[in-house]
Amino acid sequence: MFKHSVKVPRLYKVAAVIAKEVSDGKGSIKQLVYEKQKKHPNIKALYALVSTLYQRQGEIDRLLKRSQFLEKEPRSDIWLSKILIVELLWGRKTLPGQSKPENTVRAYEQIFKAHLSDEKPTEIVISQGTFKPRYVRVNSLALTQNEAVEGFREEGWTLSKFLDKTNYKEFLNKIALLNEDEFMVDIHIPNLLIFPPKTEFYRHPAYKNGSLILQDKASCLPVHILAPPPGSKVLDMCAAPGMKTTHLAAAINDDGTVWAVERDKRRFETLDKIVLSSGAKCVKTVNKDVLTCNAEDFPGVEYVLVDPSCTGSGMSDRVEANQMAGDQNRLEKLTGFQIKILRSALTRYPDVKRVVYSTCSIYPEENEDVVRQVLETNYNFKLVPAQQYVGDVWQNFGSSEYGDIGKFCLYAKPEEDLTNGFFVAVFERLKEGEENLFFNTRIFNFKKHVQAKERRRNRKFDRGVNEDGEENVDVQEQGQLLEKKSEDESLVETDQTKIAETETAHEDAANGDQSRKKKKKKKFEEAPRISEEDICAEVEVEKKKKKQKKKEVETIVEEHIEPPLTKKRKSKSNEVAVEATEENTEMITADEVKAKKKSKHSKSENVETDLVVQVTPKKKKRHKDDC
Ligand SMILES: C[S@@+](CC[C@H](N)C(=O)[O-])C[C@H]1O[C@@H](n2cnc3c(N)ncnc32)[C@H](O)[C@@H]1O
Repeated sequence: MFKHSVKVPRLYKVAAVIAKEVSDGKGSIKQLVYEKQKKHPNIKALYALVSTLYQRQGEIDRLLKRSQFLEKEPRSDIWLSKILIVELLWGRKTLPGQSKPENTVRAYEQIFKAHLSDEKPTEIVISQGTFKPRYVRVNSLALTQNEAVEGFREEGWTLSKFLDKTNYKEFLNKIALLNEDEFMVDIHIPNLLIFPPKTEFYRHPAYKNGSLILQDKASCLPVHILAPPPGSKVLDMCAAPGMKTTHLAAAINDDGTVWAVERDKRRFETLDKIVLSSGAKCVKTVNKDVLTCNAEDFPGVEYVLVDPSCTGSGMSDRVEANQMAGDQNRLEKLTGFQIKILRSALTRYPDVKRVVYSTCSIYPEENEDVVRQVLETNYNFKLVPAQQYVGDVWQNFGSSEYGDIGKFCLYAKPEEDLTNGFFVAVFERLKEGEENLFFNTRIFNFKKHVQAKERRRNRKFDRGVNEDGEENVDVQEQGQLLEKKSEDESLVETDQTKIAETETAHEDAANGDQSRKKKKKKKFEEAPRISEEDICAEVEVEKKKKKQKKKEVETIVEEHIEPPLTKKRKSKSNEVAVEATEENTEMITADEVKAKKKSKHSKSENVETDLVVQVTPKKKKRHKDDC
């Protein structure tokens, strides 16, 4: 008679498969848990096992090493063993069955516990962005922070105090070590509370009545940094689902006006619901494409938040981010749209004092590079260091590849800030006598490149060029010419000629050879243009393959910098803009989700907000949510 071996409980087997797939980069824990629910319906238990495994990864690896488990048990399945260790040490604290893997792990229980007691508590490894606390913003229009803290204490929560605002590292450590019943107050964002990961609030009455808003810390940075005072007139250009709109209303204490513009009909409905539940009276929701709006639509607007559609790479797990990175085409379309919308914020509203540009993306193409391109053609705004709004302890900024632009911009990073990935840049209107240091900087930055190119060109054309009788183009004149241009964003669409001419002029100034200027102008007209492509290829040369860069530049040139568009070009440009914004996905509310979940689980999740928990991609375009 054969003796049938005792089977490992399916829960552990499925959890081990998910853990391995996460490690192989096949998806996020959440996504894979939902995918595997047919194999095991207890989603909560699966999620708890796998996420604890990743939270405790450092400890588990050390336990395995110190106990020499892998050497002594070479036939054991590593992922299953890890899941069983999680259950034994941090889960149910017991293993229910008598299967071989369970018995093997159980045999090490005392050894593991002995090694565990040697671990310093601060050694908890915050692994690869998987540890994310639950952030809860107190809607200050409904409740004060103190009232919320007291309320939670009465419910049995313990406030874990952290007072040293200068020690960000220690603060993060403390968050990582929060006990199940502890919560903290954030040191950067007022009215933001921090709970252990996965703390559920969906049934909490204060969440249901809009007094508590489930909003990641990084997503609170843009409004905190825009900082409109009470009484302000504020424009939220890309508003749905409305996390930042309600934050803006709270920032101005419901005193003033917040215009919240959302182009997509379905998302607009969600926006309306969220604004309503927040109790804000100062918000005017507008269902329009903000690119069709101007100063008459928002009279006297002083502060603008530009939080456009983006890849959402900051919200994604590794895999989705990688997939998105491969989707170069979409990235290009999005950056074109982002440049357009930021540029309209900086050019259409004459009373605007401060503009914040934010994305939930970690790609410089959507961040520093958008800022760079917009700054280079704007002479009314300057970029200001975002750090001043979060204090010296902030540690993540833009890429040094962008020089001071990088330094001035701010990132939130999942592994380091325990938040979603986010980018913020702040612009302020120039005061008299001030200048935008980055205006036309590429002309200076790429002067060497241009000179080299020009030398090559001279070699080619010098023989046929008449030295005399051509018009002089002066640097200053070029500056004046640009300044006289309309402030409208259309400036840049007709601007390439000016930029190229200015480059030529800079060349001339540097050479001090006035007599050659006319000749150069002629050469400029006759010779192949110093194109946007030439310029950008120099910036990006370290970053991208030449081929990809060429594509990107062409898109940007088509959409923004080309000389007045021909009819054909115009229609193409419009198509691009439409496509870029059509990648929105439907959003449905928590109740709707519950109903849907009963029938079928969607793989997509709303990555930006927990309040609106799920998105369903539109039928034709299957892209990630616009967060
Ligand atoms: C990143 S989401 C905004 C998130 C929002 N700020 C929040 O905090 O809840 C971008 C939103 O901009 C909207 N959008 C895209 N293009 C737009 C346009 N041209 N005009 C107005 N809204 C637009 C998208 O439909 C999407 O809802």
